[in-house]
Amino acid sequence: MSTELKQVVAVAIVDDLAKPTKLLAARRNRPAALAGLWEFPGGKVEPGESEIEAVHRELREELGVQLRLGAPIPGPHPQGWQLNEKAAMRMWFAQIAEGEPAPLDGHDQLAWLQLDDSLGAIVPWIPADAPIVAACLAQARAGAQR
Ligand SMILES: Nc1nc2c([nH]c(=O)n2[C@H]2C[C@H](O)[C@@H](COP(=O)(O)OP(=O)(O)OP(=O)(O)O)O2)c(=O)[nH]1
Repeated sequence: MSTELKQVVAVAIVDDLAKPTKLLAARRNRPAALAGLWEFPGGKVEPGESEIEAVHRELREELGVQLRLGAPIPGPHPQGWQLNEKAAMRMWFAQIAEGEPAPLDGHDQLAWLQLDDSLGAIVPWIPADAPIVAACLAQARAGAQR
């Protein structure tokens, strides 16, 4: 039996990888249990797709943007950050290379949040994201570039 969790990929989109000051968060519009909660845009890796391909596809579909990926945000689990008993999420910093982000699919609102101590409390994040938000903030202070 495989112990592997469903792989989710997502990005901490910042205004500038070289000097990040803001983070783009997205409010989910589905499913009912998660609607209204804020998250890092991304989604599940599809069969036959690499994690990097998946993150670019998801951001094209969800926000209509092309990304430049920055540094990974490593988590404590071999698959990144464990979200629940079924899924784990791999994370990277990213910057928008092309396009104006819009909530095209899966979200009803986007917000640029200040990368400061208010980050974890300024919007209601999905609870599983709390340690990721903290890591994101700590790592952004040290730099988000690859
Ligand atoms: N994208 C994203 N998903 C998260 C975060 N935190 C968290 O617990 N999750 C969970 C919610 C979902 O159960 C799962 C991601 O699934 P999703 O619904 O975004 O994936 P998807 O776009 O491929 O959607 P679908 O085709 O299955 O409808 O991970 C987060 O910050 N970002």
